[in-house]
This record gives sequence, structure tokens and C-alpha cells, in this order.
Amino acid sequence: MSETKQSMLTITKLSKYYGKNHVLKKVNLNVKKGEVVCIIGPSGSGKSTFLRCINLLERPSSGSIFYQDNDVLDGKWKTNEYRQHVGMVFQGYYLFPFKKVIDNITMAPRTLKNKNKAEAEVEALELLKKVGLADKDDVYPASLSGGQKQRVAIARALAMHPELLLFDEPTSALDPELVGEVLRVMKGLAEEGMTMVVVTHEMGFAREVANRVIFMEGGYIVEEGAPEEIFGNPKNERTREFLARVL
Ligand SMILES: Nc1ncnc2c1ncn2[C@@H]1O[C@H](COP(=O)(O)OP(=O)(O)OP(=O)(O)O)[C@@H](O)[C@H]1O
Repeated sequence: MSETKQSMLTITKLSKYYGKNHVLKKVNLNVKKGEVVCIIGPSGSGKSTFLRCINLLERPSSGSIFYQDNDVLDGKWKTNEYRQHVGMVFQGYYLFPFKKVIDNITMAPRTLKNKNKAEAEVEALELLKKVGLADKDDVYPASLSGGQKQRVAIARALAMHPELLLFDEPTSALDPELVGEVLRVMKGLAEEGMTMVVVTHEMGFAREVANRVIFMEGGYIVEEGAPEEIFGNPKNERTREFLARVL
């Protein structure tokens, strides 16, 4: 298989301005099938904006995004169609409060993939079991803890059978004792071969689960490498300073 065939996502010279604020500066990223890439870096370095550009929640100012062989920015591919391939899990869960857990999970497959109710529900129950919430199908999100809500959000993303999952600081809003249950689910997905790009402040997770760690600062990718390299022997002074502060 050629290099390009293996590439799931190829981002070239991606820039983003908010007014005069140059938030992403010609960022390149290549993600291969089955890879787990963790993006770390200080607050305001552009990590979330980068993920939001990948998911088309933000329109990049310039640069290109190719998903497999498709030019994501050329307008031929509908955003909803693209998002069936590339799912996203947010810091704030974004569950629908007036829908029961099962309906939160079945809504997108039913409306976007025309799945019938019974079929979608069977699958949703399996996904709830997978994230350790088999008995929570019939409750409303308000009765769940933050960690449980985030696991429902992961099940909801999985219900669309994405080939690539983006996680934007999925545990940052959680009380410390709830972080582990979400990271365990994410680790399980990584072990199953799910391709993932994860913006995280959880250095232990990045070190243990990532195939590649990217350090961003000031809108640039300052350094990237295997977790052993980034955490064990970072080459860049700025990476060293950041890790010294957070570890
Ligand atoms: N919608 C927006 N409008 C204007 N400026 C924005 C917007 N979103 C982000 N920014 C700015 O872009 C810069 C990068 O923000 P971003 O949220 O991508 O950083 P981050 O690395 O994810 O930070 P954190 O770890 O705190 O979430 C910041 O200066 C921020 O103020």
C-alpha cells in the first residue's frame, strides 16, 4: 500500500485568523489509519481551533484538508456527510437535555443514516454496554454524572461508525475522580484500532496511549514525536519548559 493510501487525514499549511489574531500558522498533520495522535500545549496555543477546523466547525483561512482522497474544503462534499466519517467528542458533551440517553444516541443514525428505530436502539444498547452504562438507556442526561455524560457522548459518536474520532479536551470539565472512567473508554477504543486525534491535558494518557504526541504553542506545531521522545527527551526548549510546568 502506498503512503497516500494509508493516510486517513492529510492537512497542509492550515492557517486560521480570527480578525487579526493569527491562531494557526501553516500547520501540517498527517494521520494514518489506526494511529492515536495526542495534541498537547499551553492554553491558547490553538489546539481546539485546530480540531474545530478539522471538523469544519471553523472554516480555515487557508491551507488544505484531505480526508483519504477527498478535498474536504472544496465544497463538493457536504459537511454532514464528512462528519459521518469524522466524529467529534467535546469537552462540554452537548447531549440533548430533553431526550433520553437512548434517543441521544439513536437520533443521528436514524435521521442521517435512515436506520429504523429498532435497529438503532439495539446498537445503542450495545454501545452503552461498551462504555459501561448498560442500565442508563432510559434516563435523561441531567441524572448522569459528568463522566457518565461524556461516555454517552462517546457512544453517540460511535453510533455513526466514524473512521476517525476527534476528542477536544474530553476530560477537562470533569471532577478528577471521574476522569479515569472516560480515559479507560478512550484507551479501549485505541486498543481496538480506532484512529483518534485527542487534544488533552492528560499527560499520562498521552504518554501511555498515543502513537504520536504533538506539542503546539503560539499556533505552531513546535515538536512532534513518539511519546517516549516527547516526554523522555524533548528536543525543543519550549517543549521542555511546558512539560516541566505541567508534569
Ligand atoms: N471563536 C473565536 N473567536 C475569536 N477568537 C477565538 C475563537 N476561538 C478561539 N479564539 C482564540 O484563538 C486562540 C486559540 O484558542 P484555542 O481555544 O484554539 O486554544 P487552545 O490551545 O485549545 O486553548 P485551551 O487549552 O485553553 O482550550 C486564543 O487566542 C483564542 O482567544
